[in-house]
Amino acid sequence: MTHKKMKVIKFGGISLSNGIGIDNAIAIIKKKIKKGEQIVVVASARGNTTDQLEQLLEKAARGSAYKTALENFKEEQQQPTQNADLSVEFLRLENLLEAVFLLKDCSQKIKDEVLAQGELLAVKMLTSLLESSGITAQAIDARQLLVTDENFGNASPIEALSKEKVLACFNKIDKNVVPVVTGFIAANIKNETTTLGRNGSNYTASLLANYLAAEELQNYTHVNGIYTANPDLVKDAKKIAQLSFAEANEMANFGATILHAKTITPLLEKNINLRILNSFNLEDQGTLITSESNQKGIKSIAVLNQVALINFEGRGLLGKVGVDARIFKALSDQQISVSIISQGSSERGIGLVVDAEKATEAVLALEAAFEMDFYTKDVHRISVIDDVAVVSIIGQDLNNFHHPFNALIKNQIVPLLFNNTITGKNVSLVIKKADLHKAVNVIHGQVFGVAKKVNIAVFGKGLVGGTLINQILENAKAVLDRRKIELKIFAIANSKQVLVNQDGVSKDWAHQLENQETTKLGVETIIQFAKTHHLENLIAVDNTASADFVSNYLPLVSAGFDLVSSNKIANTNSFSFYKTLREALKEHKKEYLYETNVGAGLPLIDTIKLLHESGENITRIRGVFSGSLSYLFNKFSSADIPFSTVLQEAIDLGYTEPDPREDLCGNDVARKLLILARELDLENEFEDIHIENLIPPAFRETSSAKFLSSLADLNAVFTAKKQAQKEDHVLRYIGDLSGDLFQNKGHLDVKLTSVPVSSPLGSLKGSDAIFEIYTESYGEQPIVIQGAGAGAKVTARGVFGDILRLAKNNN
Ligand SMILES: NC(=O)C1=CN([C@@H]2O[C@H](COP(=O)(O)OP(=O)(O)OC[C@H]3O[C@@H](n4cnc5c(N)ncnc54)[C@H](OP(=O)(O)O)[C@@H]3O)[C@@H](O)[C@H]2O)C=CC1
Ligand SMILES: N[C@@H](CC=O)C(=O)O
Repeated sequence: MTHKKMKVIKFGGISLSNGIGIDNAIAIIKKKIKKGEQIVVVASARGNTTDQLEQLLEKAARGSAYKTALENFKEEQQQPTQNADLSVEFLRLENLLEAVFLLKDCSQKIKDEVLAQGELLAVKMLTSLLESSGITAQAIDARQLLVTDENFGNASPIEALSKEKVLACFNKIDKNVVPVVTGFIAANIKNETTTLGRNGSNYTASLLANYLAAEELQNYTHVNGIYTANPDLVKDAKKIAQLSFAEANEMANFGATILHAKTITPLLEKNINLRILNSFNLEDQGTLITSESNQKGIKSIAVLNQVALINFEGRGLLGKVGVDARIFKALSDQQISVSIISQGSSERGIGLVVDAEKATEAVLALEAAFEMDFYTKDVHRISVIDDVAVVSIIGQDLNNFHHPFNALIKNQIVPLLFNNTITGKNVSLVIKKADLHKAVNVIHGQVFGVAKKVNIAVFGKGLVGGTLINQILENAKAVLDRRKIELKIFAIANSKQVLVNQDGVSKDWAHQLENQETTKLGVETIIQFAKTHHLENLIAVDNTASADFVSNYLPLVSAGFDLVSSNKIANTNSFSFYKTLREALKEHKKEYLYETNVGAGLPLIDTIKLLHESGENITRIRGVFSGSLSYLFNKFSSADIPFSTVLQEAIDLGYTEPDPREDLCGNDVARKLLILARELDLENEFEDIHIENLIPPAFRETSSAKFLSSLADLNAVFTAKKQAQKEDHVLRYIGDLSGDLFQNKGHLDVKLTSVPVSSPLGSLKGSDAIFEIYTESYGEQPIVIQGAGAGAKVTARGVFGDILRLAKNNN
């Protein structure tokens, strides 16, 4: 057989399993032969044969009945054809298991012999099927080819001997014969069966490709190739079309099992391309690994999750020579490998990542090695932090590391330790295992610039909330396309029900919510749901008018939610609550936006904030703050129309508060005034505000329903007020914030006034609000912000704006 332009084709276990797996494998080989390709096939044990053999062995070693399981195993192996003669392997298995059963003991040497039968059975079956389909094939037992040391279970090949045997064998094979070689297994010099450890079949294929100077190694698996992250963890993970050997090597080190470092090295040596392909998806081009990479930047996020972090602490370690050497000596004596080490500059603490199953052993070894140092108190503790995982960002340099790092912190994931390689462009983070799923998604969203998921919980689905939900659903695609932000409403709650969906609610949300069970535990349910489903970039939106709901803000913030509210209560509660909320936001690195609290969709709060923070001295803010009361008095003043008729219109147009008495009594304007005052760092309380209540005393104590049914009774009072004005004057309900704003309290007034119709306030129309902002620099000429001051649509747009601002901030 000549080796020029020869390809090694390796099939993984799942690609050889009964049914479509083995059928496709045969079809792939047939196609290659038809095209005139020269190939060598390497086969793993089929399906989950290796696991089944391990279980049989365990049963036998325990002295449990295993024979029925063995018969089932044989029956399965004999599929899909009886033509394959598997009797030698079956007999060998029977004898081996019987011996183990009698001895109740099983050495690694026996285990290698038992497991080897899996690969031997696979090549016999494959060869028989190829022969039946007209292809001349030869089963080759790799124990005749690969010579290893005696390290049973994880043997290393003796390169020169193995190469010699491989070449001798293949030189004798006719070029029209397809060699089908067992993966994973080899033999030592005494001809005893050994195995090549984890990824052994891939290693066999790489070694053969190297020895035979193959053109390419095609590794057929059940996945389309190497992904930017494990698709089981990250739905958006993308297949990587091409990788360099160097990058593949980094991935191999960080847990990409298909790319184990030992399988890369033989290919790297001879510059042999490696293609990872999916035998179940023949259209896919897979991932090609060559000496060159066609893309720059981050390639993948890899995870190691069977690990533990050892925390080695000692006050007396500073400047002590040889501590690390002693640590590594103690661990290597126990065959314990350290995958990550990080040492503080003060040398008081060293973090080491080791295999989870070796953690206790590692601590015992270190305690023994540092026994004297415990007495001298140079070392005071060696502990294990279990339940950790390592996330490695392969291709990440420190230049841009702040993006994923900040995103993690924003999502309340604080790495326990991090570590980078100087030349390899990798950063590894040790995190709590509970955070793993979320962390990988957060990092993936950041570093691959794929859509960043923002998970929104909407509380309150009335006029504003309902409009907002529909606006988000209608615009989500545009936001995704333009901003690469995927907005998902994962929860909607009103006062009685909760609707949750981790993939985001659909347009049918209202109907679905109605059909939910009534629950009293809305917020806790939603916090728990977000946790259980590892949802990242969380935003809670309060579109209620509820004072009670505000008590949920602190738990939401500490559970990692940013906040947005159209509800004004949180900002107008006691000043101490106001401060506590801000402290909690700061502590948890969360934000709270509430642009719609004053002036609905108008950009008022942002403007005031900017002016104030830039040092501009704001001396007064005055205006018509209420959209509903603007509408009411604009229309009532200019037309001969009963007060009650206009009020009902304002209610019907959605301008008023859920309870319109909140507008009429002045509370709503007072709240807005207080919110602005607090933006200026004033510490006023609600009680400090002078409010002119427009509800006549007789109507103040009645129920909302009774009030609404007797609006006409208000007409006389307001007609009298209208008639008592000077000529060309109109009624306006205004808010006025003044006083020495450098003191910590301002003067806040809310009152009904009569202003000339030609004045800026007098010429207001519709539901417009107007805010005059007086500052030292602008003097007598105020900055004026005017526009729709109420209405579900404009308010929902404003809330949507806050959500987008948060979503972008998190970038
Ligand atoms: N209309 C406007 O122009 C503007 C309004 N706003 C503010 O918008 C907010 C919403 O107003 P609007 O939409 O008109 O009010 P609605 O009365 O129409 O809706 C309120 C919603 O909140 C729900 N709710 C009440 N309590 C709770 C609770 N404890 N937990 C969960 N949900 C609750 C209600 O549920 P249920 O139906 O079960 O009671 C309802 O779905 C108010 O705070 C208002 O001040 C701000 C700026 C402008
Ligand atoms: N009822 C309020 C709505 C906005 O906050 C108003 O009329 O301004």
